[in-house]
Amino acid sequence: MTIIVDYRFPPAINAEKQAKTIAIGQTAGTWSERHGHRQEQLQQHLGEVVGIREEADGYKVARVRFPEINVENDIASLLTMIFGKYSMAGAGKVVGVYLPENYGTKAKVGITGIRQRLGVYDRPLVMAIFKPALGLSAQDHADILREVAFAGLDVIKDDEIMADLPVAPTHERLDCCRRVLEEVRQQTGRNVLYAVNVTGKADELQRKARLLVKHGANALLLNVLTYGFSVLEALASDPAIDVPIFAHPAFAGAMCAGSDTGLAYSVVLGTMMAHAGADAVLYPAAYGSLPFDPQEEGKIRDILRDRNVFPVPSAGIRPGIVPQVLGDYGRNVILNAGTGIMDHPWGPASGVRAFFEALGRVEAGESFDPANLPEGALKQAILEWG
Ligand SMILES: CSCCC(=O)C(=O)COP(=O)(O)O
Repeated sequence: MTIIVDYRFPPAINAEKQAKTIAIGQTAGTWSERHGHRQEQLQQHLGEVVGIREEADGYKVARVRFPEINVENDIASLLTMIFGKYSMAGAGKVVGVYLPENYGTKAKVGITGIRQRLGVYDRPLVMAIFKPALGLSAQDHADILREVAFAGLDVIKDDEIMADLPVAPTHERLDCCRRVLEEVRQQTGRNVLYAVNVTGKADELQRKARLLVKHGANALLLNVLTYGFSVLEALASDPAIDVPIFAHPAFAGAMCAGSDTGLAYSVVLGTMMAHAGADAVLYPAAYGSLPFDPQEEGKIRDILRDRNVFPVPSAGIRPGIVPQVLGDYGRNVILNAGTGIMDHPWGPASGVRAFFEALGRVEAGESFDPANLPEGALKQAILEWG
């Protein structure tokens, strides 16, 4: 089995030379007469340049094939091989990684499992983020959750900035919110997922995750790129953690935003997340509040879905953009809004209702022109944010 990687180089760079440097430098490290007596041993580890194509803008994409025997079926050894030391070599960006189907860790719950747990099969899911991100007590979280959960919300997550802080310790947040989730289940028969942000040093984080699940957490949130892919892999392959893991993209820009350096967003937030065991992955939506390339967004969506991972386009999601999201994604998507729900002029419950009204109107093929909208939560949202 082999691993294929595409590297894109600007016109001023000798792509052929750099591709060879990668194929050797990132594998055996050297290939010269001096090591001739070990030729057979080394040969099986060497990468191979399998093609170079020029794009319309003069950039060249070099394809390098790597042997799978060089890596440990995980993301850390893979990244070290394909781009470790070379990432510091100057212009050159990883724009595609193609892995064997069974490489890495599979989502334990994924799209199908999340839908089963919620009992929702025929529509996009609606997700909220606790806001303000910091400053709320554990009881404040529960009070907000009561409002949005009874309004019909499917999933809520902590803000990624909310660590295990004295103002609202993680276990207290879970304790207070779990009671609300139970109330909602008893009164409506509906399940709502609460993705609790799990933080701490690697060993402590895993212990904490197990404890949270034991105490009733029905989903987890992980800042995968700041804590590391191996932390996600450890949680995803832990049988005691039988809840969906929502992967947050915080820090992705530090790896992906450079036009000629780093890795493409679709590699990090698509391929790597999907082979590290995430069940749902958040990433910026092109029509949201962060600048994002629609082509990269489309690639992420398709890569994730191919491995049963829920795409969660996020950041600046408002009820008014529901028609666009549904046009691009269809039903298998999670609509995730922080301020787009929490800052609704009539309060968070109306924020949730506005999303459901928007879904209903798209389903019925109805207009979003404020002049045609009935009085209600959606109209207020459109008047506020467009
Ligand atoms: C960059 S994708 C993650 C989005 C997120 O976690 C968030 O807090 C977005 O908040 P918003 O108010 O823009 O919905």
